[in-house]
Amino acid sequence: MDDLDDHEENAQKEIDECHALKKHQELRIECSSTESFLIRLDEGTAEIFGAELHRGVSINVAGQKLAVFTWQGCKIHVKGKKPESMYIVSETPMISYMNAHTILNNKRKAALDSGKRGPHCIFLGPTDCGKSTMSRMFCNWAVRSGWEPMVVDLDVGQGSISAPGCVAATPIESPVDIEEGYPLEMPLVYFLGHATPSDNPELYKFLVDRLAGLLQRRAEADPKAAASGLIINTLGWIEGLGYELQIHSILSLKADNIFVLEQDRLYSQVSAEFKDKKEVEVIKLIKSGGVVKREKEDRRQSREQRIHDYFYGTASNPLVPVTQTARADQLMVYRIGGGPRAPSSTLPIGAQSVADPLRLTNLPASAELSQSLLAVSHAPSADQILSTNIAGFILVKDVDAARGTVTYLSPSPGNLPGRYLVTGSIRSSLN
Ligand SMILES: Nc1ncnc2c1ncn2[C@@H]1O[C@H](COP(=O)(O)OP(=O)(O)OP(=O)(O)O)[C@@H](O)[C@H]1O
Repeated sequence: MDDLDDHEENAQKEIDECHALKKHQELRIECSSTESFLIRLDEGTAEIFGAELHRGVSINVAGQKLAVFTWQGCKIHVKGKKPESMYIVSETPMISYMNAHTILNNKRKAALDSGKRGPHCIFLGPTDCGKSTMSRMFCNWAVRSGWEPMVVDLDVGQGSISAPGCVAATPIESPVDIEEGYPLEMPLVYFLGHATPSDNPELYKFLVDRLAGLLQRRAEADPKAAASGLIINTLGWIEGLGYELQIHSILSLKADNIFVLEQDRLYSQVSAEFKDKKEVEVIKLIKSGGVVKREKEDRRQSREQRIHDYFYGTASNPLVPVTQTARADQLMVYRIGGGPRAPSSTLPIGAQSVADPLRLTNLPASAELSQSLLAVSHAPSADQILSTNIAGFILVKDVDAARGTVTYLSPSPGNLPGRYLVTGSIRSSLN
């Protein structure tokens, strides 16, 4: 009973306090998805995952786990609901991370001088080892040094650039906003449709290859973008087929600076894989003690939050989606994969017909689509859906079979930016 009382008292508690951090110290704060609080830099300099805090400006942090790090020392003011946990540490791997960043910057400079492409960095490691955080931090540091790297997110489970279920890339020209995350103006997005590539690994590889091809063309047209290079965040699936997919991504995106976090075994496996390729460097990085482990339910919630933010925006930048109704027979909904690869009559006796992972099937709009996230393709014709990136998403709210209508949530009113819709297995209970 005492524990419960303590817990309830904590849950109510408001804080309004100042923390003095010495050089190279980090204030780690973990708050649950329902909590939010304000952080303000009062003195000195500080950054959150590579993005500088501006003195006297409060930022609103909601449902995040983060670290305020200082290279010189600072005073930080924290105000709001008492976070689940808040503590200061002196030992962090930040200096080793900064050293790695300095080496990358030298490579970028050499690339620009010689008209070649800069480093293609990829972060590998199991789930919850800090890959997304490192990608963001290295991206922010690169931008602060004057580069314009392309961030690539291959982690379909979370989706830090777009909604979950996508492989995506976006150019970064200014530090990533602490409250908002990556900018959504110019992302290049391909829709896998599933929160894990195990649901369609062939399609995942196909889409990574498409993305790689487009990024290559962008780099060929822009020497600064080419020299700035890529920063690639990956899946936390590193065993068996997951490992194969990671190697495929490395080769497809021509990653040549492979950072391995946490696992010696993975480091040695990847080092052996590339031992004959002189141009590829495999570098081991220490995992930060601040990285927070998330349970399956936390991941599901964070996926749901990403979908919520796509339609409704964030506290600091709210959006107003619209609910629209269309005739079901006007919506061209397609599913990728699942159809037969070849008729069994054409296969040798005893052989199984394997489902074609890249087959497109036109689906009638049925109740099955309720609460499904549908990608709106830019494809000009149905046969180009696979190879075309997407414009955005709608969320199906209701399919009325009797009336033949579909009601959906859309980010903006009016016609959809494309005729063809792609469905997968991503659903949301969003209203
Ligand atoms: N130094 C730190 N202090 C506090 N929190 C941190 C720190 N570093 C990372 N985190 C938090 O830990 C959580 C997990 O980190 P991150 O998302 O980078 O891991 P990941 O390896 O990308 O995970 P996944 O493979 O599941 O996507 C995030 O909520 C992140 O904000």
